[in-house]
Amino acid sequence: MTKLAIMGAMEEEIEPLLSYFDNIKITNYADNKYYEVNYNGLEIVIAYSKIGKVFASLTASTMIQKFGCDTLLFSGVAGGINPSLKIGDLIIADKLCQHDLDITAFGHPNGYVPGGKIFVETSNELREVAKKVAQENKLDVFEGIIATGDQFVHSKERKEFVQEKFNADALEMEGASVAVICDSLNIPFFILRAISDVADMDAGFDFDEFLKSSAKNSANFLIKIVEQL
Ligand SMILES: Nc1ncnc2c(CN3C[C@H](CSc4cnccn4)[C@@H](O)C3)c[nH]c12
Repeated sequence: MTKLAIMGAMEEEIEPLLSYFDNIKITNYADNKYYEVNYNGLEIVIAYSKIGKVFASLTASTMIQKFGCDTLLFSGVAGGINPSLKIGDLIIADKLCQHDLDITAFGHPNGYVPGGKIFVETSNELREVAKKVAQENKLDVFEGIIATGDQFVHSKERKEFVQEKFNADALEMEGASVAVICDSLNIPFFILRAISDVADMDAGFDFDEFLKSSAKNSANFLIKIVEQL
């Protein structure tokens, strides 16, 4: 019996998902709230981690190790890097990396530490479900590399660094940490984002304007995927 974790980072990323459910049981744990629902014969645990890699790691680990989830889906927004990604567009991650992980002083590549790997791949099976759902719903979904770092990127320089070092198509602040947790605990996972800005000098303004609508784009697509699980 699948027990599904649905995660976001911000309340605005999860609120559109919670509105699909009733009979929600709330558990307070480790300075956070975990929402449990039953939907379509699935047990689902929903939470937003709060912003950044550390909070996202805590929430992903809690959903798996305390709540017993065996599959994890992430829904949220991201900054676009690939010029073909416009605000509102959907991207699913093939693999993720940490653009701010840096021990290059010791000759290691950006994003690498001993015992780790630069890129963590998402579940191919879950990506295939998502692409089938996208096709059935005539939705355009971009597949690419997502880079994660503990900073809101709002400069051409940092955006170009992330693109050059990792060939990343989008960036955010939680996905790669969720990826490391799920990969280490052998839990299939899927990272879905909708573009809220393009990580340039206007990113802050665009983010404020498009967070809600882009978060809804991502949530609406995620629910369609959940219905196929
Ligand atoms: N350009 C970008 N760089 C890095 N990350 C992103 C994202 C994805 N999310 C949104 C949010 C921004 S910080 C935040 C936002 N609002 C209030 C407080 N913190 C953080 O959870 C990462 C969208 N655009 C990004």
